[in-house]
Amino acid sequence: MIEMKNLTKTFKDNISVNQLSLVIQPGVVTGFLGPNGAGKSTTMKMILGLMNPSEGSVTIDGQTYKDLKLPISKVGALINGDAVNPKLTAWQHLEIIASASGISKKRIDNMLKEAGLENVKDKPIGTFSLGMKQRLGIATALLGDPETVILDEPFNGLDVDGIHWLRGLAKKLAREGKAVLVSSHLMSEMQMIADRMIILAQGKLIADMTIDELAENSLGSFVKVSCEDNHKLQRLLAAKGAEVKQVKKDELQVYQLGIKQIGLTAKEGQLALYELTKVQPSLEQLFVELTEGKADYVSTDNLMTEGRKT
Ligand SMILES: Nc1ncnc2c1ncn2[C@@H]1O[C@H](COP(=O)(O)OP(=O)(O)OP(=O)(O)O)[C@@H](O)[C@H]1O
Repeated sequence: MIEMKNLTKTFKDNISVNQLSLVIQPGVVTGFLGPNGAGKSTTMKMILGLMNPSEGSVTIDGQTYKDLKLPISKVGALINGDAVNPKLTAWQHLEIIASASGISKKRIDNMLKEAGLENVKDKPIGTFSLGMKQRLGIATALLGDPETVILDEPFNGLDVDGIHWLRGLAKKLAREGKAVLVSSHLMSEMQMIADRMIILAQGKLIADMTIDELAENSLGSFVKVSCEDNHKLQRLLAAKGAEVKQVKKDELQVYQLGIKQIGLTAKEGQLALYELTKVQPSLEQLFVELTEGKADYVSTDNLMTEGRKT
């Protein structure tokens, strides 16, 4: 379990992480989302003791990273920009870490197999594709069978097979009871693997909830309704405080009123319903809604891709 209390990082007069108080629970995959420059990597680096907080604290199972007795068995991380010697083979790279921590050679073999690298284990890492390097980085993070797993943008460079593998792996680790924290720009991936979402913008926490809760709280959630007399239903719903839009001739969009209340209102008006469907926004829409105006970098078409600085 990772616990942050008022965690803050300031670079000169730029507050990169601003008073974050969070708990990353074991047994779940937690998605860590935010536009470019939101403070995700800085937060992860503070968890791992690679940067000191300017204020506040972060602990792993109650201890700061530097106080952990055997860090490799407590926390494993893939952090972008990790330095790896390109002349070493995958096996040699893992062997150096394993021998320093008393990890068996069998475990190295198992991790190389798990990461789909057993056929290239004797090749220099310098010849690896980005996807193969990511797989090796993930194998390295998991070498000590850590209770907490931190993966910064792990989907970068992975092909379809790799994405599928990582999706299954993250879920498996959570099922084993590990705390899994994954940052990504790929909203669709997060939607598929994360049980819970933490969204940052400009270093501040703007959401910490499940995807369903996010959708429930979204301004973009509505109920699509169609009945035998849409005009009449529109009047009845408006009288109950709902905002009702007629977007198509035979379709109403109802905001601020739930399915049950809409159904009962139609019944009261003796109207036969033809359609009553809850429509929830995609994670992309939610993300834009939540971070609107808070991105350091905003692309011309959407927030997920790197663009010009605003
Ligand atoms: N060593 C540093 N010195 C000065 N500023 C820094 C440093 N590291 C990060 N920052 C700044 O802190 C802010 C947060 O950066 P960070 O890399 O944590 O964001 P991020 O959410 O991981 O973004 P991205 O998705 O683009 O990697 C940015 O404004 C960045 O310029």
